[in-house]
Amino acid sequence: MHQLNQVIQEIKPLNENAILKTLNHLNQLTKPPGSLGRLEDLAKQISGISHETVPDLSKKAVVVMAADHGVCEEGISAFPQEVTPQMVYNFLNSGAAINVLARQANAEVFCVDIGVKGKLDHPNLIQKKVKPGTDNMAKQAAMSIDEALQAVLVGVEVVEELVEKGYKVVATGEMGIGNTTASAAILTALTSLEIEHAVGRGTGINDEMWKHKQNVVKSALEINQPNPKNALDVLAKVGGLEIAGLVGVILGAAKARIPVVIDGFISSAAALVAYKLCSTSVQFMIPSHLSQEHGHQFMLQEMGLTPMLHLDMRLGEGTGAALCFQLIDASLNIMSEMATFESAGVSGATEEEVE
Ligand SMILES: O=C(O)c1ccc[n+]([C@@H]2O[C@H](COP(=O)([O-])O)[C@@H](O)[C@H]2O)c1
Ligand SMILES: Cc1cc2nc[nH]c2cc1C
Repeated sequence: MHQLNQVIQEIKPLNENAILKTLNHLNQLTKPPGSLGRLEDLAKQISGISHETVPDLSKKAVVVMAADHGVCEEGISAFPQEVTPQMVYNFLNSGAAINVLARQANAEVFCVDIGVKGKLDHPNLIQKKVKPGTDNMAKQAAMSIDEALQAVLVGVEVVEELVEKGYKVVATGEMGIGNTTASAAILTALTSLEIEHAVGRGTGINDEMWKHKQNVVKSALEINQPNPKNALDVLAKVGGLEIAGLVGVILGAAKARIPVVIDGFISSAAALVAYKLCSTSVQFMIPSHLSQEHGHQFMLQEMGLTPMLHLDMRLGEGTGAALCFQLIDASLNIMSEMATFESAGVSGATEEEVE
């Protein structure tokens, strides 16, 4: 736990002075105060993170963590496990949805093999395999504590390398057939939400498979007895390697004081673990969208987060987060390009106590 504790100890709250400066600037712009809603909240949050009023966040990265899940042998997904490595090659060949949306947002995609079954080979693949997929959590722990910790530290390291290369904001993305089962198990273990609310349809299962998936999560929790007060224990017993990697990405971003844009259900399971390990980390999270996966809303509620977008998406990969990059750009452009009441010669509010 030593190295992870060090990371956690270096995570400090947002800079209140920078937030006040940004609020002051927003209130001088030619609009009724607060009228740009969540875009204004974003500007304040980003300045509290970066200590700057208008930071340059033009270098953006999407980190796609890929891994396999032993629990697939229970028949919990609509798709076969081979899709995980096949989609990894799709990311690396720029053909996936995340490649399209990242390109549109001027962001780069970094694909990490943190636990895919079988050997992958591609010059652009970041090879950080901790082990070739988790063990079947319906029968035993998905990972040992040591493996989970190792995977979290991979995420921290990936962010450190990106920060060194000048990236100023990261988005969480993932690929892993079976990972909505692991995410639902994490959600149930950490919040004691009823299993039928935590378990969703993932890639698109029918009613019969959905009931079966609930039973698999129930067995996994009964067999492993994860300790709800120990998020690392929950992550190891019923989580996934890509989820653990994203916990590291989130904590690493908070440590490096860069915003981390959280994608959908699986990314939010990682965010929930990060939050339980270090509640201050939530201040660095930007919740991009509300996934159609039913349990997602409960994860965000648990962390006090409200999603920016409602697009009925449920793809993962970082797709919702990449779209949210454009809202970050919008918010920073508002800060840097809008005229003030004074510069544009526009009269301010007549009553002093206008909100
Ligand atoms: O991010 C989401 O909200 C989301 C919701 C449902 C499915 N997914 C993606 O679908 C895969 C997991 O679905 P499943 O049914 O195999 O557990 C995995 O690769 C995820 O990226 C992602
Ligand atoms: C095709 C496909 C693409 C995905 N991307 C993220 N999860 C996925 C699951 C499937 C099945």
